[in-house]
Amino acid sequence: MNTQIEKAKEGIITAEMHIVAKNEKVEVEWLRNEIALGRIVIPKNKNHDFPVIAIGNGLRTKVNANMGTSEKHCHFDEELEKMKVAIHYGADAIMDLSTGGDLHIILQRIIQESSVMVGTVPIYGVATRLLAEGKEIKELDPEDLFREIEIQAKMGVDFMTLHCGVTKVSLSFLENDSRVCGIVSRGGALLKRWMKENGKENPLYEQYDRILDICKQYDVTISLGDGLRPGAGADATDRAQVAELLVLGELVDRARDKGVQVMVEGPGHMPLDQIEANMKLMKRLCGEAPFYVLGPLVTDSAPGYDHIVGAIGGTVAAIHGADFLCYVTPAEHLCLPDVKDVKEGVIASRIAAHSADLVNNVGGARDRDLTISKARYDLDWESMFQNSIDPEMARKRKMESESSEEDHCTMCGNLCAVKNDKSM
Ligand SMILES: C[C@H]1O[C@@H](n2cnc3c(N)ncnc32)[C@H](O)[C@@H]1O
Ligand SMILES: Cc1ncc(COP(=O)(O)O)c(N)n1
Ligand code: MET
Ligand code: SF4
Ligand SMILES: [Zn+2]
Repeated sequence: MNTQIEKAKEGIITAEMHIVAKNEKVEVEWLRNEIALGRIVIPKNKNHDFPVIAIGNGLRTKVNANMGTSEKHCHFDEELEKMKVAIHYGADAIMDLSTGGDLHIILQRIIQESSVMVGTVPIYGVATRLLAEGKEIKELDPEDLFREIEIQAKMGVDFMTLHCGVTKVSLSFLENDSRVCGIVSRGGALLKRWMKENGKENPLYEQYDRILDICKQYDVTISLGDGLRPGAGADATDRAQVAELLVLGELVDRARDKGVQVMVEGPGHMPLDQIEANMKLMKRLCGEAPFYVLGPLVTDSAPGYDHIVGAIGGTVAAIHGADFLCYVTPAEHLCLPDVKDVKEGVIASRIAAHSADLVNNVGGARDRDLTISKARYDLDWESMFQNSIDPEMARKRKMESESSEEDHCTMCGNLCAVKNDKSM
């Protein structure tokens, strides 16, 4: 037995389960049962050592930060710096989405240096090498894809996005239900092109059992990718998105039956009033699997501020069932994020996650808010700083003001409401 879900099903409580139960303040036997049922995952490759974090039902909402080189901007040190900054500001996971330079070298360094779980999208590496050799997507050999999955599993990748739900059937729904923005998923668009040009089914779907065998060996958590997610508010909850979700639901069952941990990825661009229904539909169709959302982005009209757009959507999503928020940075839709964008993206997502945790009453969120609320009324600035989501920012703003040494702040000066209220 290799995987957390296999052990959980056998009634075994692993060291990792003990750590998670302690950190999340939940009962370990309850946690084991949730893992056995697949409602919670502990993404941790057998070849990667780091302090484990779990994702799913009844736990604190987790945050992922994407990074990685691109063809047009490729500096390893900068990506490693982004990784450190993301973790420093509280990311629970990072994804290396590199598509420039020697991908295995950068991934190896990221795995070595990351103190949080590491995710990848293996098809990116295969496609990057193909294009570098001057070949067409049509020429992608499915065997290279399975080889890449195996290499990355051996290297210690903890979770992998695999777009297994882009099938002939799910794609067919795009034909009569046209979209404003087509396919915006990189993996989804690659697979659609390969399938159309070769007239073949998606190998990640057709040979899903091979993926399961590899993931089981190393306890890699599968993150079933949303290759047909809507890329415009107007495309949200269309037939293709829902058709893909139906496929993903079946693949969740097959992973669990084989003892492989699995989560499901979701949208995407989506008006605020559709988010609740989408979360409930996903949870129902996918056997309550942990749900990993990108955003959702509640308007298409704010490039430059998409971290705010994503945090609004992410809060509502997490209130209604999303377990894992993939950050969106101010660079989204414009350019590769820089180090500052990474910080802003992580902070925005953590605010969203914490706001939802307050509603859901998980992860000690309410205690934290109560502590900072009391500190605010006590004009206890040090405690306010320390309990902030971004303590450095809170301290800097107060300390750089004219009232740095005073109990009130420059907003009201001696008209400080708290001081006047208390001195009565
Ligand atoms: C699916 C999500 O992944 C993000 N994304 C894709 N590649 C990278 C990268 N190299 N660095 C950071 N984010 C990336 C996109 O911004 C999209 O939102
Ligand atoms: C939540 C989430 N969804 C999707 C992807 C993959 O990106 P893509 O589908 O564009 O290849 C991702 N990295 N994270
Ligand atoms: C067309 S831009 C690619 C990423 C996009 N923001 C998305 O939701 O999928
Ligand atoms: S516009 Fe930019 S972010 Fe959007 S799919 Fe194209 S390259 Fe990626
Ligand atoms: Zn987008």
